[in-house]
Amino acid sequence: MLSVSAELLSCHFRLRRKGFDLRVAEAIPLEGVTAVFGPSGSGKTTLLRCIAGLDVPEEGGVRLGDQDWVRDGKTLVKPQHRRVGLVFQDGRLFQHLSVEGNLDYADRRSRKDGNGISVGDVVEATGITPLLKRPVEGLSGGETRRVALARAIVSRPRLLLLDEPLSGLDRAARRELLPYLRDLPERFGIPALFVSHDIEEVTALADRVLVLQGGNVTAHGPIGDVLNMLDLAPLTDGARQGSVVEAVVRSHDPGLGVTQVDLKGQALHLPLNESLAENSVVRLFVDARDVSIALTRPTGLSIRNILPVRITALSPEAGGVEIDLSVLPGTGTLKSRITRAALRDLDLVVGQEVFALIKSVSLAGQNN
Ligand SMILES: Nc1ncnc2c1ncn2[C@@H]1O[C@H](COP(=O)(O)OP(=O)(O)OP(=O)(O)O)[C@@H](O)[C@H]1O
Repeated sequence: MLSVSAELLSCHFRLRRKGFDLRVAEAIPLEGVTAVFGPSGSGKTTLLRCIAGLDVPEEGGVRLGDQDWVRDGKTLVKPQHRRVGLVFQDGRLFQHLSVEGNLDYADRRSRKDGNGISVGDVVEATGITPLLKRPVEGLSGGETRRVALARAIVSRPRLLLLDEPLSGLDRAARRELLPYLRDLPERFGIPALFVSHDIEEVTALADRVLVLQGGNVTAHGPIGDVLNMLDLAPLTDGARQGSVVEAVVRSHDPGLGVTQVDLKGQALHLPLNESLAENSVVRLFVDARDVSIALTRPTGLSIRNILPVRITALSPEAGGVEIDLSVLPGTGTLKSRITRAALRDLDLVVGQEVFALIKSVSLAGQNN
């Protein structure tokens, strides 16, 4: 839960390029992780660059707390004095220095800023102790990102800006890096903004989401609210439509190979994952195509996740029908995508109580 006292990053500006117009009027609470999410070309990187000071908007300003960085299109605080830790897709480490040399460089420049961060703690937290003496050249993609992240934290920033931190990595490297991205901002108390066009990544990492489409902010708020309200199809090239739900871990059953979680009073079963602590809250992504509808509670099915739900909306779409469901008796919501033929056969109407059959539930980020 984010506190009301978080410092605000106020972005009220306009930046025009040939064929592109970025207009932002948002105050972003700097606590936890905020995803800047949207399709390619929507302006995500440009927004980050305006915050970092690498691009300067021609109208309006950028302000952190009570400090104006840009006012009326004029830079008042230079990029190097903003204390933002920027991590680009390619890491951008100093190639002529070792891993340790890269960290030393950042440490020396920021030591006067204090804030209790020690290089040793960062090295340990990013798991790069075995890499310290290595030249930067020859590190794997995942290692490079961890070193870049460590260097950014050692620079003792007030804010981390991460541009597509997982892109270009293979599945194994993404899985390995993701927990670091999730845990490090909280561990070192540094809020982070990260750019992504991957819905799974956003679900796994973010507390808040700011959605950009065509240079305009179309949604901004806590992740659950925004992603459940959004039509994800145009943002994910039609690839993903679904819902994000939070559930509480109840128990693990290695014999049956399942972990049971509680979703608003209803039991759900995930593939066994004993690394999830009991009573911890986990975020799940349920793909709408994995949710079918039955009029009565079915028996003799291999699907174990069957929830009583009420239909709250039916929306015909190009490829089928999207159904919004409210989980009974709680307040959770799910989305289902079925064919028009199925809708006709089942004769579904808004308000009807039915059963949702969930084929698979993934822990956010585990499918990357
Ligand atoms: N240096 C530049 N000069 C001119 N136009 C640019 C420049 N950099 C980006 N653009 C344009 O600005 C728009 C926004 O680009 P931006 O990189 O911010 O989008 P994005 O959402 O980060 O995209 P992606 O997900 O593909 O990285 C695009 O139309 C892009 O072509």
